[in-house]
Amino acid sequence: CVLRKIAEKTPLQRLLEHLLRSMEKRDPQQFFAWPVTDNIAPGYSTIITNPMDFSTIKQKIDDNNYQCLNDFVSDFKTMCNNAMTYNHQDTIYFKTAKKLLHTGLKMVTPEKLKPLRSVLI
Ligand SMILES: COc1ccc(OC)c(-c2cc(C(C)=O)n3cccnc23)c1
Repeated sequence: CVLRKIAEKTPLQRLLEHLLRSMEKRDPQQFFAWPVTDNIAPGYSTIITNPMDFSTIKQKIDDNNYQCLNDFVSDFKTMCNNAMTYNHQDTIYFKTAKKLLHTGLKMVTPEKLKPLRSVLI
């Protein structure tokens, strides 16, 4: 039963996985799916001090690294703001990040979370 204990998800983990899946749907080109490398984005690691992407967020959920919703939202904001820092506003990356940030934050408003309570707990 030890293995079952490790695999079991907490209610918070189930909520965060649901939110992550919804956010990933807004990035069909998967620009935010993996860490941005200096190869595809010259100088990225010198400009962006706190890189973040969906795969890293997913790993943190699985490792039960998020103790509250706000810690998850904070990483999501960092991911979007990084793209709006490194990329000029006329790029697909900046535009996708701006829309992603806006829709993602709407998903975590109290009225959007309330109906989820019964479903996910
Ligand atoms: C064109 O195909 C890809 C594929 C994966 C990417 O990031 C994981 C990106 C990518 C993602 C980003 C971001 C998110 O800033 N980016 C910035 C400059 C150049 N490329 C990117 C682009």
